[in-house]
Amino acid sequence: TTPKSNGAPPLPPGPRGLPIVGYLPFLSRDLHKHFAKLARTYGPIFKLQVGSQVHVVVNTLDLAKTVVRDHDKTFANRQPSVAAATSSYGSQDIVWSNNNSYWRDLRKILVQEIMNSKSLEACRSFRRDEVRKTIRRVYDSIGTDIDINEISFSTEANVLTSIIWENTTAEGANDSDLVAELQTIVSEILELVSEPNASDLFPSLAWFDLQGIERKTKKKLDQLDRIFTRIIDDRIEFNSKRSDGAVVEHEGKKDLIQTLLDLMEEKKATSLNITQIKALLLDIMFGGTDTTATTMDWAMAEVMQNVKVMKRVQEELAEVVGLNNIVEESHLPKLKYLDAVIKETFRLHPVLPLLVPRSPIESCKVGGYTIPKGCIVLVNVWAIQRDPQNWDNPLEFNPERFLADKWDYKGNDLRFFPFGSGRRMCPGVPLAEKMVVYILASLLHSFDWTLPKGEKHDLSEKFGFVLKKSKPLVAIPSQRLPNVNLYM
Ligand code: HEM
Repeated sequence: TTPKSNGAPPLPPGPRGLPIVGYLPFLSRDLHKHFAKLARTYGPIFKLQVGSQVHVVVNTLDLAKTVVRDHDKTFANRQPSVAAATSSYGSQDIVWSNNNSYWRDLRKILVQEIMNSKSLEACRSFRRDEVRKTIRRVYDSIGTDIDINEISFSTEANVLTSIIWENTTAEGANDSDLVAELQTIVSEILELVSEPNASDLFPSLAWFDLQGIERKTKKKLDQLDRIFTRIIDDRIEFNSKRSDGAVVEHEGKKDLIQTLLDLMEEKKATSLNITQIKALLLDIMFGGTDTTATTMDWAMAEVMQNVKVMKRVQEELAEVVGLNNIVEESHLPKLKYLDAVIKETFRLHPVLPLLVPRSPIESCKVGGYTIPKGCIVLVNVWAIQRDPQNWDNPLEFNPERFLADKWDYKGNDLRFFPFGSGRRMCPGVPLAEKMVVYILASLLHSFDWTLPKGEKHDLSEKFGFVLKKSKPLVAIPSQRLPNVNLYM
């Protein structure tokens, strides 16, 4: 890396790859760990030339701060892979859109219609109904294997679908078959998005779609699209049959489909069309379900492995909620220890270990190096949250560190930013936080949990866009509360 003739600092150092393929043959599957290892050789910021694409990886708090806070605006574009772009109607969603007025408008709709406190309050009963349904379902399966990821996914997916199309007239639109179908498609698309794809590394080859990833992703998107189309068409038809022009509301609020159709009609939102509405629905289903379920998986696994933590969580629940009561949302702010347990889970197991890649709109200086315009910047939040510079005994699961009130999910203190930071940070935090705390509190209050016979505690990871447990947690519930009516 020699200095450039125009006096700009050099590109970051990095391992040498082979000509043409670049570093590709040397990349291991566990990229987040591999990157932490490379940082020990090349320093905290390094470059990987993979195919024709330059990737820059930042691995320390200070460098992350330069990217996501100090130069937030410069690094506010995305650089979607072929699969990511295909799965989002050509980057027409929030996650993969570049930083522009369309992205801002769409993000604003999500925040205003779902994530502000009034909207969240209006759908409180959805959360309550779904969590109670889950408790009943687990109760009916007492003594048998429960897949924590699966029940968390369906709880969250049911809440989200209620928010999106609660008042739909489609026969059984909220039925469990549909949620199961969504779950399968979402997981399959995420697998495709996580797979290394030659088309991304050699754009000149993209046309050939050598691994068929683009074709497979398109097929999955078509399946999702058919579900969305049916729901939207049903609504339009239902509205057209109402002579008074009124729309159905839930606790004084329209559901999201209705809100979006109305915005489209009023042309308030810049050129919102049906495809863009679907892209927003996609973000909600993708953004909310697998992330929440994966967090639950990690949290339960950590708590079950740490007997003292489990004991303390259940003591707190007995004190705040009481053994003759079930968990309600009003209890959640008082569950300080449980909140610390969840934050510690997010620290050790950030669901998106490299966030969502950012890309600079112009060349920019970071850590004394030039980050070239249009490259792919990966922020290794996984490594930063385990960095001994930032945390004592970083590998130990110790919720005590989060008992001080100062910690939140806003990404202001970059020792801890599992939802990202800056203008592209996760807009779903208010709902995600509520759901994770509520589901975990309910499962741990209503049941005691053990591992199936012969199973060992296992916290190994499987790298992907979403960092999952290599084997989803299966656990066996037993009744904890004395009164059976609390499960009905
Ligand atoms: C445990 C749950 C969740 C976790 C850990 C999580 C994490 C993240 C992270 C790390 C990012 C990237 C931030 C960055 O690039 O700096 C992100 C972006 C995003 N998340 Fe979440 N998220 C969760 C739940 C949700 C929910 C419930 C929704 C919506 C219903 C959502 C919607 C989005 C969207 C739309 C983006 C893209 C934002 C943009 O590019 O402007 N997420 N999330």
